[in-house]
Amino acid sequence: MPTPSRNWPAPAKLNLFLHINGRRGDGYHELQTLFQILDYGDTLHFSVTDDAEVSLLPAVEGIANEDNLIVRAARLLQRHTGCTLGATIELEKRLPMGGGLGGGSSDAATTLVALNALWKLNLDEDTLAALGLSLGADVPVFVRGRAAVADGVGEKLRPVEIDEPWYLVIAPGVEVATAEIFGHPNLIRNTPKLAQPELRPSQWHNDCTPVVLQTHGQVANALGWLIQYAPSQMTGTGSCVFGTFSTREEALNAYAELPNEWQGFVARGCNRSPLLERCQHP
Ligand SMILES: C[C@@](CO)(OP(=O)(O)O)[C@H](O)COP(=O)(O)OP(=O)(O)OC[C@H]1O[C@@H](n2ccc(N)nc2=O)[C@H](O)[C@@H]1O
Ligand SMILES: Nc1ncnc2c1ncn2[C@@H]1O[C@H](COP(=O)(O)OP(=O)(O)O)[C@@H](O)[C@H]1O
Repeated sequence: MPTPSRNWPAPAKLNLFLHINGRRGDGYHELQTLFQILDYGDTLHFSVTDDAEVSLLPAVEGIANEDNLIVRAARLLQRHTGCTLGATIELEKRLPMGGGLGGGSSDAATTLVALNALWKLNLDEDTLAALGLSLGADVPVFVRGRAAVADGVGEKLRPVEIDEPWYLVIAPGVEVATAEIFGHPNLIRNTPKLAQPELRPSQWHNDCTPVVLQTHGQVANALGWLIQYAPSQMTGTGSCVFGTFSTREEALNAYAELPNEWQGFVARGCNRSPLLERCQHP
């Protein structure tokens, strides 16, 4: 029996801003966003098998294992390399789905990085990021594991060093479909591109917020509550919102007041992700 390789982190991300700069001919949107990864997320455990099977337990409610980004990432690696090994993967899911925290994308990235090591495939970071991009726009930033400004449709990444504050993240208990927000007629689509936006926090905003607040009252309520405690924004296309605090204690004090109807957590923003730290200091 192989020894299982345990505790591979699949952290959440926040979009500290999300600016939409235009719409391309194919309907996708040109955007500029600042990703910061958190020290909080899902955890994966892997056991290598020699029969090429990929199994996942427990299954995520509402997602067939064949559609789960974890299983799809493992199969993509097998196809790309011809690897005949398999894996039994255990998932501890903590991140809400459809919340703009990128949990599914992060699970996929961790699977690519972990199995590349455990199957001894020796693919480099650029190759893993390119494989990740074919699974979803947010996978590459998790593969690379660094705070980054993204351009294009989110695929051009430039690593940055920024403040590492504490956040109180609230999940308002609704899923927001990314495609619904990008397809909305009222979406702001003409924010100018900024040079070095990471240096201009006063200009950070999320162009998706007005449409999500109009269409999802629970997100409006959560943001209205949080803004009493700290400067607050929505991440991605929602539904989660986050308040920014200088200290963990201030974030925890606000968390202690969180109304029962919402889930939340306190986490720190990282310039280097827990996955990157695990790979470099196993
Ligand atoms: C905009 C972000 C910011 O992090 O939103 P969140 O999903 O995190 O909330 C992501 O890049 C999203 O990435 P991801 O969730 O992988 O999006 P995809 O599955 O590629 O796209 C879902 C749908 O959103 C629209 N879409 C997505 C990205 C983009 N740049 N322009 C778009 O118009 C398209 O209609 C697409 O069919
Ligand atoms: N392992 C996974 N974890 C979460 N969602 C997954 C996973 N595999 C596939 N999905 C699908 O991806 C969608 C987006 O999930 P997620 O990345 O958590 O949210 P978001 O893109 O809003 O940040 C889910 O609604 C789900 O259908």
